[in-house]
Amino acid sequence: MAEMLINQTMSTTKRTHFQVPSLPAFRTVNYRRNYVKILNSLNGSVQNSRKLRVAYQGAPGAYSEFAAKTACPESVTIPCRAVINVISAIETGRADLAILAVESTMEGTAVRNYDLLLQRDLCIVQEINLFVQYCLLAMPGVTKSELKRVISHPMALAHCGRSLAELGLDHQAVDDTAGAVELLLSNRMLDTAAIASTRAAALYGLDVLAHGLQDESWNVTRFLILSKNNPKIAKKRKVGVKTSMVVAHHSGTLDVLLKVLSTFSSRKISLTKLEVNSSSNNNGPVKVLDAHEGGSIKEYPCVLHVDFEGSVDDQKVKDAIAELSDLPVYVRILGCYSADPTIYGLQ
Ligand SMILES: O=C(O)C(=O)C[C@]1(C(=O)O)C=C[C@@H](O)C=C1
Repeated sequence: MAEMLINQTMSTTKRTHFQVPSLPAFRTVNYRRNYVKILNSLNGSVQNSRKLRVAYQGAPGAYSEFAAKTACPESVTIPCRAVINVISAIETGRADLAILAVESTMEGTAVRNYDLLLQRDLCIVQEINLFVQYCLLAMPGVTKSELKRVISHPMALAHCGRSLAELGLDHQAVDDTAGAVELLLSNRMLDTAAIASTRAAALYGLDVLAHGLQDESWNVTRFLILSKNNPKIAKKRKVGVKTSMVVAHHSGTLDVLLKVLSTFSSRKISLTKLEVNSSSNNNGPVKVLDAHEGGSIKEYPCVLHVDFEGSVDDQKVKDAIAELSDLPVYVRILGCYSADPTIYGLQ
């Protein structure tokens, strides 16, 4: 019965807009400076407004919204039901930027989100790492002993596997952590708890029954901020810049892998990510938009995700990319942006 209600409500509930409480002070000026750069670089397309609109997946109070507000301090955030709606928001001009969670220290790469990035003509303009702490939230006055189930975003449920087993409660995935809270509230669910942040608890007026539910205390989610245009904001900078690229190929993954390693190591370019994304772990060929050829989608059995320190304007990076092209590969730069060395705490 409760399960039916969850499914039904998730498909019919309209997002209610609550007042977002003020956010904690930002610890560095870094994001503000980058934000201004992004704003200036997009200025032509941002009409009549000095505030960028950032689309995120979830309801107000979701971790993605907090990450967007942290990275783009003066932005207006736009809640979207699903990741695909986040992408459409930016493609249709309803948003200037989009934020996507792409990996976490506990679960690794969010392959489906990365796949979307490969299929669209978007570029990464900023990354942000957020230290994620989960809480158990329930309707005011409800105690742990009254609970029968827990609902949350699938990633949050995965991050809290051990705590959930200890609680001995059923669990069910919903669209996002704040959406789970919204669901409890709008249906007055007294036997169900949500896993979400203390910020979501404050926003919706729910009780926090437990803190720090994640199985590892060091739980960081990496988010990417995407733009439709290609502002290459960080390109000219010499330090603190990262580049993300994808190397798509039809065969010889080992050869490509070795070539990437030797090409980058011989030039002392540090790799920050090197991951194989193949059709075997992805149930089908990996689709990559070929921006060079009129934007057609090509299918590859395998792609490598390569992130490295440096800008595409650095001569040694240019040389490394040129050398990679000795192999029959398609190289696409996904973005060149300021690296985020900071871990923010969400209390
Ligand atoms: O559900 C949310 O609050 C989100 O922002 C989504 C999301 C994710 O996509 O991984 C973001 C960060 C946390 O790791 C849990 C969930």
